[in-house]
Amino acid sequence: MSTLRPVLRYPGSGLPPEPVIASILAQPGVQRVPSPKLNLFIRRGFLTPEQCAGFIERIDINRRPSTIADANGDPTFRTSETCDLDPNDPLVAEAEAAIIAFTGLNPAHGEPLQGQRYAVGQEFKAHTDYFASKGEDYKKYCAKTGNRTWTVMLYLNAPEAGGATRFKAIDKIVQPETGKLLAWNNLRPDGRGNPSTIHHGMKVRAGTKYVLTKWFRERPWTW
Ligand SMILES: O=C(O)CCC(=O)C(=O)O
Ligand SMILES: [Fe+2]
Repeated sequence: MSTLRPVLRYPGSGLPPEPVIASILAQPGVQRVPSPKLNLFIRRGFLTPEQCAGFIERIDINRRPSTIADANGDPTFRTSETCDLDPNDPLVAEAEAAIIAFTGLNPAHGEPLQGQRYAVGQEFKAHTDYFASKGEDYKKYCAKTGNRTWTVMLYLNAPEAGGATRFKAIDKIVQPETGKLLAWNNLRPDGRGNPSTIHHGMKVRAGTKYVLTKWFRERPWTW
C-alpha cells in the first residue's frame, strides 16, 4: 500500500511555475513559444558575444566526456563533452546572476553551471531533463534535491551547420545563435515530469557547437 505524500513546494524552486513564468514575461525581448503542452521561452542576445567567447575559451581548455544520469545502454546517446565551470570565476558568477534575475529562481536550487561542447557528428539524442519517477535513477539523483524543475540553456555560438535543438512533441526546432537563451519548465503542476519537454540536441554537421546548461531542483542543491 502506498501513502500519498504531498508535493513540497519551496519558494523560488520553480514548482509551481507561475512566479517564474511571470518573471520571464516581465523581461524585455522574450518570446513565448505558443504551445498548450509546454512552457518554453526564448530570449535572443541574453549574453554578449564577449561573454560567449569567454565561456568558449574555458570550455575548450577544461572538458571531459559528457555523462548521462539515466543510462540506457546506447553509447552514442550523448557524445558531447562537458565542462564544469568554476562558480568563483567572475564570468560564471555574472552569467549565473543574470539567469537568476531573469527567472526569479532561487540560486540555492541551482545545479552548478555547465558548458557543453559538440564537435562534428556529436549530439544528445531525444531525452527529458527530469528524471523518470520510478526506479534506481530517481532515488540516486533526486532523493536529496528532488527533480529538475526548470532548465535554462544558452547557445554560445552558431555552428556552421546542424546543432539545432528539436522539441519534437511540439514540433519546434530552435536554431543556435550566439547569446540566445532558452528556458522551460520540466514538470507538470502536480510535480510529475512533463513528457512534452522531450528534446534532442541534434548532430553538428560543420563547425563546433557550445552551450551552457543550468538546471534547477525542487529542493536546495547539494551533492
Ligand atoms: O545541446 C542541445 O541543444 C541540448 C542540450 C541538452 O538538452 C542538455 O544538455 O540537457
Ligand atoms: Fe536536455
